Order: sequence, then structure tokens, then C-alpha cells
Amino acid sequence: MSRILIKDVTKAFGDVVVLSHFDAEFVDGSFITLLGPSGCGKTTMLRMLAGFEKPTMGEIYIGDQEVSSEKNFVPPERRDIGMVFQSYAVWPHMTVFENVAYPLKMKKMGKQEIKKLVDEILEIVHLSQYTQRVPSQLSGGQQQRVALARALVAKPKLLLLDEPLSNLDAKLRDSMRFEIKEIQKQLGITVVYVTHDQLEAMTMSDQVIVINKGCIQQVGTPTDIYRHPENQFVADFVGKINFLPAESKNQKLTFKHSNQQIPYGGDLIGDVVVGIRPENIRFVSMKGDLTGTLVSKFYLGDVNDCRIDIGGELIRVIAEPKSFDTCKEGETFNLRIDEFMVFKDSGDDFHTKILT
Ligand SMILES: Nc1ncnc2c1ncn2[C@@H]1O[C@H](COP(=O)(O)OP(=O)(O)OP(=O)(O)O)[C@@H](O)[C@H]1O
Repeated sequence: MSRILIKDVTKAFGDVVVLSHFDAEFVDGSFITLLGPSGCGKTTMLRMLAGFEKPTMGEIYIGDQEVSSEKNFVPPERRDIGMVFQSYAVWPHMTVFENVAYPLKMKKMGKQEIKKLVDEILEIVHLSQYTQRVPSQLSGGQQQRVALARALVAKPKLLLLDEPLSNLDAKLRDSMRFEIKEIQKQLGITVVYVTHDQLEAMTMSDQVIVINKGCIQQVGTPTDIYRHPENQFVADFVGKINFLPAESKNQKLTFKHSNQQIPYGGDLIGDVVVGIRPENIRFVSMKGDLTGTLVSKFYLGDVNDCRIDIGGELIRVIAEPKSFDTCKEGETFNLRIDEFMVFKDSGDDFHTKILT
């Protein structure tokens, strides 16, 4: 019973509105990520779910219970929620076992019951052989798993994770992503995960909520938000993308700088911005959609990361190295565009970001 309903929640600190008309419903047992840049309001939403902050307007339901209003307010300790934050703060003077047992002791459970539950959860997070170590004898990833086990041991309805991997190195982050997802699936628990890292959001989530400046930009599966972003902000935030200003007329898009044209079957007319992900552009030997000159390429092992001048502007192309290793800077190529998206020109300057 951990369906979460957030109904038209607005949060202001003084005069400053940091979250505006936030609506969301999280299905029981799903993994939801709040994704957005620093300061967009992700942590504030999480803190309201936890009960550390109250909404200025709107309501939050956990299961069927309204928990956030003055009248019905349920304090954090009675929300049946597990939490892990960026600084995982395991107690340094306690062993792994004692750290994980702590929330159960607070609930005044019997010794045997505590041992059973702690052993169970330590098995799940692969720490059974470390029960008697103190945190300083563990790696960062292991300490983070202690924090996870402590958050999960009382079998909460809901687990809140606020950038829990940001203190770990890249390799550990990689493996912890899979571990967290595995644990969530195994326990069937609802997880709300906060991050500004799109890779974390894409790999773990059933549903991603993209937020900017306190407003939801899009709610969708990782595939939805990557392949069908609703606006330029989302397209830009969840991956690499070329934005090219163009004019849409007579079922053609004419790129403003290069004057090159591609066919377009959509219904936006006039000034638009065409978004093309670098991996959706291919070098072809026959006639393509565009022509361009190779300005630079960087060998990244699995791919080449290229800059192509299509006439007055540079685009980024991620090309497989096999067919491309011998190509030289200054050569001209035909390019095929496999997939693109078209946005109404918002006037925002997303245009140069791709090359930085
Ligand atoms: N208690 C508070 N009083 C006043 N302003 C606050 C308070 N808590 C947060 N804010 C402001 O609310 C905005 C949103 O903060 P929040 O921590 O939710 O963002 P975030 O998206 O989680 O950012 P980050 O990724 O950097 O943690 C920020 O501008 C922040 O300064």
C-alpha cells in the first residue's frame, strides 16, 4: 500500500516559490526518479514526502492516507519511510550489525526478531560477511550499502533516496546503480530517487519526472523522455543533442545557417528548432539528407565523436569507428538523419550547448 499521490503541491519559502503545482502519482512498487538541475526543487519534494517540510498548498497521500495538511499531518517517524541521503552518515562507532539494527532497537523489537531481520537485509545487500566491522573498515560502496540496509530493515512502504551515489567514484556508482535496482525489484518496494544525473535516471527508473525551476517539464518512461521529449529543456537535459534553427514550410525544414533541407511530415510551421541526437546521424556513401565537412574527430574507443560543418554551423556526430577510422579532417561526407525532433522556437539559447 505505498501508492503515492501528490495533488497540486506548491511550496514557497517566504516569497520564493520553489515548487509550483506539482502533480504526480507513483504506482505501488515502481521506481520513480525526480530529475533536474541543481536548485530545481527535487530535494524539497522529497523532504515533503518524508514529512520534514509541509506543502504551502496541495496535498500528499501515502496509500489512502492524506499526510501533509495541518489537520492530518503525519510526522516523519510515523510515515513508514526509509531514507538514504547523499552523505550516507553511518555511525562510525557502531558495527555494521549495530548500524542496521538501530531502527529496530528504536522500535523496541526483541533481540531474536532484530537478528533475523538484520541478517535478512544484510544478505540482500551482500554484506553478511562484514557484520562485525566498523564503517572505517569498509569501502565507500559498502558503507552506502550499510545505509541502504539500515533504511530498508524495518520494511518501509517507501524508500526515498537523495543523490545516494554522488560521493562514490564512477566505477562504484556504476555497480551500485544495478544493485539498488536489483534490491528494489527483489523487495517490490516503491522508490523515489532524486538525482541530476540523467544516466542514473535512465538506467533505474520506471518513471522519470523532469523538473526545471520548480515546474514539471515531463513525466514519462526513460524511453519517452529520451526519444520524445516534450520541449527543448528535456531534450537537452536527458542526453546530447544538436539544436538547429530552421524554417518549416511546404513539408520541408530548411536549416537557417546552411540552407540545407530535409523532408518533414509534422504540423509545426514557421520558425522551429530541429533537435538531432548525435547517434542518429550516419555517414553514408550514397546521397544523404545533408552534406558536411569533417572538422575534428575524437577517438573514444567504442565510437568516434565528430564535429561536422554543415555550412555555417557545426553539428556533433557519434560515429562507429569501424568504417570511419581512415577518414580525414577536411573531407566532405553525406549524412543520413535516422531520427529527429522538431520544437517550436522558444527563443531560449540552447543552440550552442552541444559543442561545449
Ligand atoms: N529551508 C529553505 N529556506 C529557503 N530556501 C530554501 C530552503 N530549502 C531549499 N530552498 C531553496 O529552494 C530551491 C530548491 O532547493 P532544492 O534543495 O529542493 O533543490 P534541488 O533540486 O534538490 O537541488 P540540488 O540538486 O542542488 O540538491 C533552492 O533555490 C533552495 O535554495
